[in-house]
Amino acid sequence: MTTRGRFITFEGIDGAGKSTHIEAVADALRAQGEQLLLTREPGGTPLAEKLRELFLHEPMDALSEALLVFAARRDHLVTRIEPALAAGLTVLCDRFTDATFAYQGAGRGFDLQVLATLEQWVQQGVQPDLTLWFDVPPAVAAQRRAASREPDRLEREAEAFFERVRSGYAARAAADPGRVRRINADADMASVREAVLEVVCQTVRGSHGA
Ligand SMILES: Nc1ncnc2c1ncn2[C@@H]1O[C@H](COP(=O)(O)OP(=O)(O)O)[C@@H](O)[C@H]1O
Ligand SMILES: Cc1cn([C@H]2C[C@H](O)[C@@H](COP(=O)(O)OP(=O)(O)O)O2)c(=O)[nH]c1=O
Repeated sequence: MTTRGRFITFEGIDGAGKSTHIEAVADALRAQGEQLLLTREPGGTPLAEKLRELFLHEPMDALSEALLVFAARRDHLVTRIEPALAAGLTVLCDRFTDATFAYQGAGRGFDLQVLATLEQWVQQGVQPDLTLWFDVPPAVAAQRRAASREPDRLEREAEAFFERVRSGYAARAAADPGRVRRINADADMASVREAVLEVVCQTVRGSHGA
């Protein structure tokens, strides 16, 4: 019988360094012979990528944001993540439901109980095995974004919004310390990479019973 794969998510405010380090983790795990699904949210399937485009560029209220990301998540979970885990793959996902609690919940002030209900409906108890929270002050993340890309709809939000989002991540980490590991992302690339690889390798080795 195939052992179920590990589900690892990468979280943090925009510009924290998630996308950079998910690639580094993927390279390191592939070099160890791991089979991977590297994916992202919102997105990861043809339908969810269409919803992502709407989400990132069309103005909408917080409930519409929450419904869109959970609709995208449902499709992603059922058609890609669950089959990959069942086949024994390690799934690396750039953002998942913690982002909804942080951005729509803490950032927009949307009702956390409603988000928890949607989480239960959509995920039916499925949760990541490990979440890496790239924690960085919003001013540092803003500098990194300004140096690297044009902002999308959410990235144009003020620093106070990202302060709230950061506190939303802190609350999720405090509520589930066994799953969420804080990475100090306000450090040079090499130190962040080392910290990330150490945590991920522990989890993947653990899943092989080593
Ligand atoms: N630890 C770091 N120190 C300095 N710059 C970084 C660090 N991590 C990432 N960056 C740079 O910051 C920018 C945003 O990183 P990115 O990985 O796209 O962030 P995110 O996916 O979290 O939005 C990129 O140009 C990246 O090279
Ligand atoms: C998954 C998810 C993302 N988001 C936001 C966070 C980001 O601003 C945006 C897209 O995330 P991301 O893919 O990290 O964007 P980029 O590749 O440009 O860094 O969507 C939510 O607001 N709620 C969610 O549930």
